[in-house]
Amino acid sequence: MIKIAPSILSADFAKLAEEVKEVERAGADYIHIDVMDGHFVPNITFGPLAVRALRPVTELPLDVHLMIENPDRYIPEFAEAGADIITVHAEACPHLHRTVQLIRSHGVKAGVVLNPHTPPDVLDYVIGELDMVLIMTVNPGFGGQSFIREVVPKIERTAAMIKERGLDTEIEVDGGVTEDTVAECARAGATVFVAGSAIFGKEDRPAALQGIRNAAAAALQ
Ligand SMILES: O=C(CO)[C@@H](O)[C@H](O)COP(=O)(O)O
Ligand SMILES: [Fe+2]
Repeated sequence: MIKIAPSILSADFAKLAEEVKEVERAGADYIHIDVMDGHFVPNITFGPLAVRALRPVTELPLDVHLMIENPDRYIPEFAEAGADIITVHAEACPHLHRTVQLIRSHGVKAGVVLNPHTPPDVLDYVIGELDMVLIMTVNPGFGGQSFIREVVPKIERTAAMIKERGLDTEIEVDGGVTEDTVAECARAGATVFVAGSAIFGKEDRPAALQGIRNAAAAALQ
């Protein structure tokens, strides 16, 4: 099953609620919220208050991508604010297993994010605890960057690891996902596709969303 997760990083922040509702009507599966702290990544975006404000706006799961140092410090607040999925960067978590347990202890789905240079081997002893692996196909921090094609084999390796162990962990891909790049990600085994500029940067968001979904579906036939 193909899921599309529009990233509100590329939405109009002055009318976020309307933007979220528009992509929900257009058939989005998750709302992807990029949390950046100005330390782990050079940009600053949303905090738990934004998640809390968006919670009543949509029935879709809120997929909260934490690009922050010391995520353990804030996970309880994001969980209480209404996050349904929280993903943390392996590179920001010296005690990754403990951080994953912390997310789960709040009844929230847990995911681990890998930067483009990070091998999937870091998942080896934690993957059984995960609902999602998020593979970055750009270096995190900004929307609208170009897809890093060299990362595609990592999607394949992660999909093989999940299959070998009989797990049903979702593989999400984030960064530079467009109608043109989604096919190779889908063929490699990803099922959840984050798209920011390729949806919110377009005049006709429903058509953009559907175009990405169709391209992913076509690649699997
Ligand atoms: O996490 C990030 C960026 O760090 C993403 O979720 C971006 O928001 C994706 O934007 P596009 O590359 O799709 O424009
Ligand atoms: Fe993201």
